[in-house]
Amino acid sequence: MESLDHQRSMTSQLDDVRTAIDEIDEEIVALIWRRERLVRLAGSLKDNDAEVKAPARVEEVLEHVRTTAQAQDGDPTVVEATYRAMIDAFIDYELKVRHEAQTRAKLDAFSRS
Ligand SMILES: C=C(O[C@@H]1C=C(C(=O)O)C=C[C@H]1O)C(=O)O
Repeated sequence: MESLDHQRSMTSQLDDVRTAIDEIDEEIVALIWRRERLVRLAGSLKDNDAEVKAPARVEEVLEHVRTTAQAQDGDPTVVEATYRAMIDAFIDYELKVRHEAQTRAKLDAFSRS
């Protein structure tokens, strides 16, 4: 059976690892927020929902992050799955922002008529 000291040491190491994960998450969230502002900007330069989805660009981004992960000797599996989920969420967000802006513009035009 494991000694009490050993268990305590494992618990405190796990706490340290989790603290380091929390710190990295703060950096990731800041980067996602920077990315989100750029995605909104890209969305404002598009004319319709099909352009917002831009599947060819999605494949290009995925290829870029896969290659980047491999160049850092990482397994691209997690990076690719994370990016797929993140881009899906960004597209939904871009569409929502766009539809809200369209609704606002229609309401403004109506209230001026
Ligand atoms: C930001 C864009 O729009 C969407 C979001 C993308 C992304 O999050 O990287 C990529 C393509 C589009 O689905 C873009 O076209 O560049």
